[in-house]
Amino acid sequence: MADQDARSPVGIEPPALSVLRWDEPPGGPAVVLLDQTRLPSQEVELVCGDVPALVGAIRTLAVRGAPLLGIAGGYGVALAAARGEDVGRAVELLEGARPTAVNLGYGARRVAEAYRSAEAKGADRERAAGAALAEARALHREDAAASARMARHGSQLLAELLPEGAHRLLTHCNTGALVSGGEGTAFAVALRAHREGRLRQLWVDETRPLLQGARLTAYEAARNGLPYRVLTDSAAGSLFAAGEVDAVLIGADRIAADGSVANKVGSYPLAVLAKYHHVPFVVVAPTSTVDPGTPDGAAVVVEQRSASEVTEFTFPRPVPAGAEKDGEASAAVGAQAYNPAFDITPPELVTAIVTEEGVVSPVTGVGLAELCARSSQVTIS
Ligand SMILES: CSC[C@@H](O)[C@@H](O)C(=O)COP(=O)(O)O
Repeated sequence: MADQDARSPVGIEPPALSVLRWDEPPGGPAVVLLDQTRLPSQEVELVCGDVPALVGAIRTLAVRGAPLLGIAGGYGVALAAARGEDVGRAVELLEGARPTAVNLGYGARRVAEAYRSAEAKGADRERAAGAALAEARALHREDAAASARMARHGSQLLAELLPEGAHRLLTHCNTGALVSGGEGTAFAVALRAHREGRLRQLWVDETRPLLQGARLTAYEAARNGLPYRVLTDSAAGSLFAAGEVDAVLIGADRIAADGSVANKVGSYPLAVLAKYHHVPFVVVAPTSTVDPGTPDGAAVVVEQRSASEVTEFTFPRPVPAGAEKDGEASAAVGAQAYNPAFDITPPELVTAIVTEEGVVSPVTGVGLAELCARSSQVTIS
């Protein structure tokens, strides 16, 4: 099968995406987001001046992906603090916006903790709000650093698992700069392989129903000049059967204590295919995505999203629950839908989990608990 030509040569890097930033315009502080519901056709910023606006952006997936949700949650609490609002209430609202990505609550709680600890040391509201913002900024920087370390560990792992030739990697959903303070998780590993001249093809699952793969990963792959092709999710089986996939690389929204991985719906079928075809299935996620408080996959709360995402073409914008529908029908009128946002891959189907602290796998002999003990980022429940 012929590879698509890279659109820009290795070595020429595009300007970094401004995915999420803190701003202090005259009207008051705000969290400014690149609106991911508008990509790839429009690069439009969305200004969230208060917590409800940010919660709305999280629900509609204007901002999304586990690590970025953690950063958004952190800045959201800093925003509440700067506005003199109840920080505990902000944590509740933010954490409740999407239940599966553990990073969201982690970021929000961590910044609230910084606010409370400053207050406990005698800081007035303004100073405590400053401490909250500093913590949110620290979280943002740490995520960028974690991203670079995951890319390094991940590319080493690929070189060990796939010693021969350039890799053909398959990925699902979007795990690049659009979900991170840095270059992302799984996508960052593929990007590094590309920069090292070891990426032959990135297969991009379109990722029904909201097309995070086709809209967002393809956008990032094109910006970075990766050789890539988009496929419908249901085409993955025939691609494995044709021997065209050397490894699967995905991210995670929550990793349970037993190593079960919650990620974008469609990940589990890929893991089954990978097992059947003897292809490594590699998960790339920061330790802040590991939740020791969730014992196993059955305990993960999987977000169920609006039926209209399945029964209507709402592209490019998902319709928020309860809002007026504006899409063209894609299913018979009145059709019910099953629309879980995530699925669970059991640990026996996972070849390795790459974190910023190292690689968990039977090969390295390193366990999840051991890596988490090295990290300061594991979720405080
Ligand atoms: C590093 S991102 C890992 C996951 O958050 C990603 O794969 C994913 O499932 C995102 O889902 P989304 O519903 O778009 O927020």
